[in-house]
Amino acid sequence: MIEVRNVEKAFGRLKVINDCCFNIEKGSITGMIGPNGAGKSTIFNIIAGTFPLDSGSIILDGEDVTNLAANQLFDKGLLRTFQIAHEFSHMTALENLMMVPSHQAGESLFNTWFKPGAIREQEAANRTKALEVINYIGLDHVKNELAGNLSGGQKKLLELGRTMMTDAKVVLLDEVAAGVNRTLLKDLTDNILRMNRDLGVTFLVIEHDMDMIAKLCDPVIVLAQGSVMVEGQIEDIQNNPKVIEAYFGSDVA
Ligand SMILES: Nc1ncnc2c1ncn2[C@@H]1O[C@H](COP(=O)(O)OP(=O)(O)OP(=O)(O)O)[C@@H](O)[C@H]1O
Repeated sequence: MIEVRNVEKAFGRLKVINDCCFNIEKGSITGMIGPNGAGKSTIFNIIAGTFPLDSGSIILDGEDVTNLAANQLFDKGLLRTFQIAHEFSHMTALENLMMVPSHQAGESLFNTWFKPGAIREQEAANRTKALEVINYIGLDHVKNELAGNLSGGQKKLLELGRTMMTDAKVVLLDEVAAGVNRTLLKDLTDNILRMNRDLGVTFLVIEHDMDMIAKLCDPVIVLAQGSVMVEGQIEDIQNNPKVIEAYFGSDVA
């Protein structure tokens, strides 16, 4: 689904991504781990269209999407969540979901004047879809609550819900577990597994929570100093001396 080919990226004189190459298989939930400063967020932001790369390429479902902007990638079915949830705090949880679909009929002035019926129809369809999604992610009981009043974990669930409002092919999850309590974390994990199984969504998960990685991800890619150190199943990764050394230093390994 995604091919990262020989990507390089520097911030000023600091080379952060070095000849980085990996594939994310269609239908997989691929994890990405690595020590602090390994370049995980940087490569994530490059794939998501947030940072331009210096050289190399990104292929999405066979198409070269190198340096496309996030909104262009959104139209191609690639969505991301943010480490800090980006909710519209003065709108309800339900309205937050209804905001997502692109190319809404109501956004065009022409339609506002000449096709009010089309707008009403689309809004009704949006609302129905948003109600389905909010029920699916278990936030039905807070659907009319202002999103700003939701707990940190509920906001993360809402972020995930936003990715379900479109026909996402790939969802990039940026430390979705950070700040989420154990109960909601289980809901999040279950929802990701269901989206993968029922809707066929491919995931790339950047995460420090190893329990979550172990429950969700196969394969797991370990990034160190801006390139792939190893890739494999979590059990093999956790026992790999190179990985232990990268995390804890050579004394431990
Ligand atoms: N916008 C930026 N400008 C300058 N340097 C940056 C920028 N973003 C990241 N860096 C540097 O790039 C390196 C890799 O950072 P990155 O955030 O990608 O690592 P990470 O693996 O996600 O780390 P962590 O696990 O701590 O979040 C770090 O040395 C960081 O200081």
